[in-house]
Amino acid sequence: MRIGKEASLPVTGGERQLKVEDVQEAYIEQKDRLVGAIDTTKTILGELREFNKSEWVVRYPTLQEQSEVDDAASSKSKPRRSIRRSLSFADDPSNQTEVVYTPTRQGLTRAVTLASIADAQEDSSELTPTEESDKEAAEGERLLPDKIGDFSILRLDLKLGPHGSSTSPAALVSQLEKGSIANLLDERIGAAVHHMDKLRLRVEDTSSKVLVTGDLNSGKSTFVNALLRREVMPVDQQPCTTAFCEVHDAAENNGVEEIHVLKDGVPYSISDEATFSRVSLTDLENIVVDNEGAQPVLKVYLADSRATSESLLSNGVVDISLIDAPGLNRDSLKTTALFARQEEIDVVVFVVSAENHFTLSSKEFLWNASNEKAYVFIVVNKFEQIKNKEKCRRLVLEQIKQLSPRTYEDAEDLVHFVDSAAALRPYTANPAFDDLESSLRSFVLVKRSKSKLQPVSTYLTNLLTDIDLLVGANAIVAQTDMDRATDDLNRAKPVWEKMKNGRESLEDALEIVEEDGANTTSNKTKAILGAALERVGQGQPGVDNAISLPPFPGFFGLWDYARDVRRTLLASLDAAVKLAEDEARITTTAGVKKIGLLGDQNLPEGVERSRRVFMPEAMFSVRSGKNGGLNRHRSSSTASAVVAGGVYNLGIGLSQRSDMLETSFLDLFDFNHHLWVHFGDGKADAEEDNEKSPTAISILSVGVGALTMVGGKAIGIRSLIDGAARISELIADESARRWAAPVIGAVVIGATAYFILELPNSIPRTIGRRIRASLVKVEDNATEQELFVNAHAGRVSRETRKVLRLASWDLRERFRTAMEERGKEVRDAEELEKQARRALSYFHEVEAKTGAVRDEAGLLGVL
Ligand SMILES: Nc1nc2c(ncn2[C@@H]2O[C@H](COP(=O)(O)OP(=O)(O)OP(=O)(O)O)[C@@H](O)[C@H]2O)c(=O)[nH]1
Repeated sequence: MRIGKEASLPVTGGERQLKVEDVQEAYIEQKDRLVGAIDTTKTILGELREFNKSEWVVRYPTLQEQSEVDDAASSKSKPRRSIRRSLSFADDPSNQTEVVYTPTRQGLTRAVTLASIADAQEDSSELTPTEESDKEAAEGERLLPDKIGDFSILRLDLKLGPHGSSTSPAALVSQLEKGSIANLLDERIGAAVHHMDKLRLRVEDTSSKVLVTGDLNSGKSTFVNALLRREVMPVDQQPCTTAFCEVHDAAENNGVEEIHVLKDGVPYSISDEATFSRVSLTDLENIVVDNEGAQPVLKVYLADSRATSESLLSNGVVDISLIDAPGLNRDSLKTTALFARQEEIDVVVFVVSAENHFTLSSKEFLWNASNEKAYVFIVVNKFEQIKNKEKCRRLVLEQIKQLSPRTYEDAEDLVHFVDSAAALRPYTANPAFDDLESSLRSFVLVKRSKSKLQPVSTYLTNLLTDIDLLVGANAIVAQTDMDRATDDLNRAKPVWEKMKNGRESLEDALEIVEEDGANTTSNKTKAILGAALERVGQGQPGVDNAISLPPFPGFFGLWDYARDVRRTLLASLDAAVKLAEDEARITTTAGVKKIGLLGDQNLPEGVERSRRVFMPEAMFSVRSGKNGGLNRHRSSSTASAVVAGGVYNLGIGLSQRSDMLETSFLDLFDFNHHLWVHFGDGKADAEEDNEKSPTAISILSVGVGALTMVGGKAIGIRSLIDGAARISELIADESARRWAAPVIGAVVIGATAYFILELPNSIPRTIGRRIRASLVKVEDNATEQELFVNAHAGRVSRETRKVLRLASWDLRERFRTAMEERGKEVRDAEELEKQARRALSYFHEVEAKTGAVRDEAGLLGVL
């Protein structure tokens, strides 16, 4: 059942009694509902605060009217039945979203939907707006024209500190952060919870105060006595009441009838003796009458002998206390007016004498009181003595119409013409006064609903509406976040997974590129240098291009010739090394390109590719060491054994090495070799390098060689013959010696002639062979390790590997970083999605809860 204005509709007799009971019942019912609603709302707010702290920073929305241009545009294109607002948040005022505000149930609830969604729904339903919904929207617009988008209870006073002088809300809040707004909101919610506690106490409080006031001598005390059916308050023909007498049921004072005189300025507490002084009931008259100028406040505790259904003080629902105030005159008007304005005064009963009607003071009081309390209960007393009752009634009502129009409207209920003195007479029926009593009880209850329950209803309604707006707007944020998170996930997750799956194959591919590059370079170097060495071994330049042997200068330039040949052959080997390095550069470039390609294939879009530019020419160059000197350590391990390292291009190649350039006698004549080649069994190769184990014949050839030394270093022919004779002496056999000497001589001379003729061909070969021999070494385990070739192959392929490794390391790092970033993106998006999903369902839950509270508390009808 609803408690509304209609509850106080004029009814008479038995009907009225029924009405009073209905009102009582409805009051209790409504009170219980509201207490329940307060508790549930407190729980909702408590959870919201917790949620704000631990799960989701609740954003503070503002809804603003859209600019007129927008409105005009949208209304032209399509008739809207909903109210459009732009939604923004206090921490981000510039970011506005168009939303549709849908007032439902007479504007008491507010739903906020994204305009795009609302439009889609409107379009898809293809329903023409019904009259009903048009009306509803119009109603909402009318009901909350200025309030839309504004909070009433959870409103934040978003002002900046002492320097914040700007009054524009956007300017004020733009500096506020999300977190600090959430804190402000938390404080505001805390205050709302605190206020609800107070409201709850107030609703639960069953006491209600009725202030009886009126002109001097109008019969107020008599009226109070009549209500109590007991002559308690002193009555006199001349003005006597100078105190505010608050009459309570003695039950409140443990059944003891007595008077508590309140101490001025000390808040009264029945349980604290220090706040009042106790006076006997019989002394009431003295206290009330003898107060020179002062207007003390008394608590008069009276035992009401009447049944609860009749008693006004103790009626089972509300503990009514009657306050008999001093009569109004210039002095007391102010005090009484103040008293009447007190919050706990639910009803003002104004007693006016039928004889005098309203005096100036009473008019003034009534005018003010009716403005504040709207309804005033008026008792026109001493009515019995009036002769022309109708005229009196008409005149009084006319005056009331002027003074308190709303009271006049309900005059039948609120204006009573009685005689209090007559009501006090025992055993006399007084239906007019009974009617007054019934009306007063009903009025007190209805007024109580208004004064106690209504503020709670209003507060709760506003608060729930605020919560709806808050969670509605936050649900939009959560939905937006969720959509964004889903988008992010859809975008980042496949990329991340592709990277995760592709990581190993990328590793393998990089390994292969590295390995292939190094192997190819190594093989190519070996091939080039092997071939070059082979050619040099045969006395030809190691490479074709540009290098050719010097012309043979003739027999006398033999020594210089040998040196030039040696230099040329060595230079050709240097050129071969350079060729191998160039080849390596090409191979490395291809490898680097392949790695770049792998990067393109494996790195996700938007990831910066390597900015390193590979410079092939920088390969094999010598970097400056810390001291600015040449960094030779790289080649130091092999440099001593063979010519190697990265210093060749700077001119310290084979052809520059003094040890390699030294021309020796053996460069000219390598008898040992020649003998084997030309006179041996043709297996020269096996032995050709074995210079260090001279045989008898080689010794012989040295001797013979000595004979042919020419070019400034010649040995005399005598010595030659001596040598021959010495050799022949070696042969012990006398007879043999006899024929051997000429034979040997002939052979030596023939051979010498042959060698001399062959010199232009044999010198390069000899030198080449010697060079080759010096660069090739046979290890103990019989594996021929061509140090020159292998060392270069190793060095060149190492360099290639180094470059490729650097490039692939770079790619790996980029891949790893990008993968980590994508992984983080995915994790973040998943977390955001989870959080937003939880928040969204929480906000919807809150919306459902506020709806339930509203329904259960019957808040919709209370206005
Ligand atoms: N005939 C008649 N006399 C009444 C009625 N009510 C009060 N009186 C008389 O009017 C006089 C004043 O009555 P009170 O009850 O003292 O009036 P009051 O308004 O309380 O006076 P103050 O408090 O002093 O202003 C007394 O002599 C009462 O007997 C009534 O209903 N009928």
